[in-house]
Amino acid sequence: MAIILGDHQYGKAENRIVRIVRDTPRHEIRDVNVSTCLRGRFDAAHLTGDQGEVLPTDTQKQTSYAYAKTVGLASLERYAHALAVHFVDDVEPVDQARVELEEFAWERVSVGGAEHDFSWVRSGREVRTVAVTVDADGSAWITGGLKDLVVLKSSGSEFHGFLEDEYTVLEPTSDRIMATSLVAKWRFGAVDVATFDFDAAYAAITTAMVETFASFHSLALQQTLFQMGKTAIEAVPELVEVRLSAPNKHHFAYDLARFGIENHNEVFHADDRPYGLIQASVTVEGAPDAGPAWDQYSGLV
Ligand SMILES: O=c1[nH]c(=O)c2[nH]c(=O)[nH]c2[nH]1
Repeated sequence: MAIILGDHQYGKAENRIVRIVRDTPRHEIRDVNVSTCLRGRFDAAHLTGDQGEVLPTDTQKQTSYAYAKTVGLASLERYAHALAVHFVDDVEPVDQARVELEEFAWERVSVGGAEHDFSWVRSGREVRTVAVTVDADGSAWITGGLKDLVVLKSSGSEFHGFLEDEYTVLEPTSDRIMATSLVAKWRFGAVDVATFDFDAAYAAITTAMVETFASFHSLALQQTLFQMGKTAIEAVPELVEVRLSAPNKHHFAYDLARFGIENHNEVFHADDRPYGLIQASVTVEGAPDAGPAWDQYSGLV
């Protein structure tokens, strides 16, 4: 029986980088968690322990910090792309590089109604994600996303008419709370990395998804997810695919009848587990092949 080496990749996960732009009295902040990953001819490191082809993960970390100054983080995607291109172009055994990052948002502190120049408060909203994969021939796959986007609507959601068998006890409902902590990932088709406004795309996608969650009258979380993916692609036509993962955060009307108190969908028990986990991909028909776009590294993105 021959035992052989399978797929392998390595890099430095979770470089916590904070970049301040302080060219004017009004500073800018970008707070990210960067993971770099190299794929290529690293068989010897695994098979014989020969490190001759291995660029240390520490070097990858140093490069991530250096690029935060030289390339900057004004555009997360351009930073990730530049770093990935460097690894495939300048490090001989690398066939493919992937840079993943999470961004933690800060909001400017307001003092007496005026925005402060260099103080922020951590924003409690979603975490933005980016993953850029680059091949030795220069091909690039760019994905964006978000996670921990917690949304809830107290009406406008139904669930009934479902398949029933001898184990079904769920009561149909025409008015329930719908809540989730959304994870979304999206893939761009052909965009010019140097000029495309990824921040504007992020804002448009997020707005489209949140507005659809709120205004679309839902017959199931599945239906809402499809609509959210569809409106995101309509808002940003450069997208070719949106992947959504949504835990159905169940809220059960609490039984107050035991105390002679009526409860017309006013008091709920927010159950944390188990939860339905609904996942769907929404794509543009004839979209280009995803290639390595979804091949994960850190598991954070
Ligand atoms: O929106 C829902 N989809 C389901 O598939 C499901 N299953 C369930 O028990 N409740 C719900 N809600």
